[in-house]
Amino acid sequence: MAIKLGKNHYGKQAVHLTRVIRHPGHHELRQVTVGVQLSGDYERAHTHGDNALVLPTDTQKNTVYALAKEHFTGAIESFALVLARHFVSRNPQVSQARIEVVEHPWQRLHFDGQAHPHAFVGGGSEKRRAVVELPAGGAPPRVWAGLQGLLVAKTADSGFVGYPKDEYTTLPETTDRILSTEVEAEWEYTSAELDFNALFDKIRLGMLHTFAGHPSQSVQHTLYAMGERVLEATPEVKEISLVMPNKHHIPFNLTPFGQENTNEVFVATDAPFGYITGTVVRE
Ligand SMILES: O=c1[nH]c(=O)c2[nH]c(=O)[nH]c2[nH]1
Repeated sequence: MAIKLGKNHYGKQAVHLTRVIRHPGHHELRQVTVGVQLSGDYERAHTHGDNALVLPTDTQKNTVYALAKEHFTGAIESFALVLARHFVSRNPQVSQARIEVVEHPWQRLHFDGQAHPHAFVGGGSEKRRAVVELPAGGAPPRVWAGLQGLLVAKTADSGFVGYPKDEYTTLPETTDRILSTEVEAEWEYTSAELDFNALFDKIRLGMLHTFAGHPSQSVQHTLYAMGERVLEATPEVKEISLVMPNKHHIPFNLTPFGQENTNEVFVATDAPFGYITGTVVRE
């Protein structure tokens, strides 16, 4: 029986990096978690224990910190591109580098309308994410961007009716419910030469705008509208994938207490939850 090595990659995960950017009158505080994954000529490393081509993951980790001093001063996508180009150009055995950067935001503190020059508050659940895949041999990099942990809710313009009913159906139809989800989104850009910060802000705001304004017939309906809006407004985006768990808010029965619940008192349940995902693409 012939046996050989299948798909494989290796690298350093969870490289936690904090960078202070010192401007004359104020500082910026950036915190990211970086992952490096290399694929390439690693057959002999696995089959013979020959490490001649195995750039240590410890060196990969050090490289992230060393290149941060000069190159982590702007968008996380740009830093990921620098790291990917470094590993591919210096290591002929690497056929592809994949770099993932997740940013943990710090918000500048404000007092009496004044921005504090060097004090920050932690940014909550929302994180921004960038992924770069760079093949060796001169092909262009692929760049994905996204966000996770974006918690949103709306208290009107959401319903769920017209679904199939069978002997196990208990869910009442509603034309007025709370719609809440924690958005995870990832989109691919058409190029690596873009204003990533401006595009991220525009895409994020467009998704939020659509979430707020959309007359939602379901989470699926709103997910598609959000993706459609991004593709319509942003030619730089190839396609977008969204994950939108349904964070259920179930009206609480107040009739035993002689009260009518006019859609004002709910039980927020965290499990089980509806799990709605979809990719919106260009035809
Ligand atoms: O927006 C919704 N989509 C569903 O598929 C679904 N299923 C369900 O029970 N409630 C909902 N809500």
